[in-house]
Amino acid sequence: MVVELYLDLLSQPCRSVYIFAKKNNIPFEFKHVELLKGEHLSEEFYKVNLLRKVHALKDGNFTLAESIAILLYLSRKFNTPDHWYPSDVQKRARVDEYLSWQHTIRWRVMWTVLMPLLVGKPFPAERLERAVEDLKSTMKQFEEKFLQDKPFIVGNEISLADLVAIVELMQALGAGWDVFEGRPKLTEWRHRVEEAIGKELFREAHECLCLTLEHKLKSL
Ligand SMILES: N[C@@H](CCC(=O)N[C@@H](CS)C(=O)NCC(=O)O)C(=O)O
Repeated sequence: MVVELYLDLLSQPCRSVYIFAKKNNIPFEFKHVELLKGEHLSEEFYKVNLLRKVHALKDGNFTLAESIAILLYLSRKFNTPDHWYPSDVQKRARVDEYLSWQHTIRWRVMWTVLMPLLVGKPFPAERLERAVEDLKSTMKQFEEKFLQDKPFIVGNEISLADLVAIVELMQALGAGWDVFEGRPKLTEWRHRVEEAIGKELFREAHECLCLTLEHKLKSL
């Protein structure tokens, strides 16, 4: 029996798990839970994830919520290449450090970029200005604290930290906020991450996000 992954690729945590599973040839059954149709609120999905959020995993009788826990579970169960979650204690601590901080970006992106789309109308100008400033200073922290002058967050190879970061920043880009613009270091990192994941897989994972958000933007 293969692992079941309950996903909607509109969601950034789902894309990280999807890309990770595909890139590492982990066999899985794709269970589509359509957020925009409210399928995550169904009784059927409740049995898999009582929190009623995607992403969720089912492995036999074992169920698991939270994308970071799921990524770590898959990396251990399928013994994926070391660079994703290095065995070196200090490198691993760097990945953990980023994974513990990543919610900061999540909330900034959510407030600046996604909330107006979800509620269907633009933010009041003053609130938007504050949110944009917050997002900018968070991006600065990302570059200065986590990326620095390294090819990837933990050095020379891609890790779970880069994967979790890129899907979040793509959420902003998909909604029309180019967080890479004017940030050459960040742009180069993005290209390296895309290369390491594989351009085709990267495109495939983000296709539905770009199409849906573009459509929503036009209707605002
Ligand atoms: N920390 C959770 C976040 C999960 C989450 O917020 N999922 C969102 C989509 S990105 C969701 O299911 N939202 C539905 C809702 O809140 O009703 C994870 O990383 O898995």
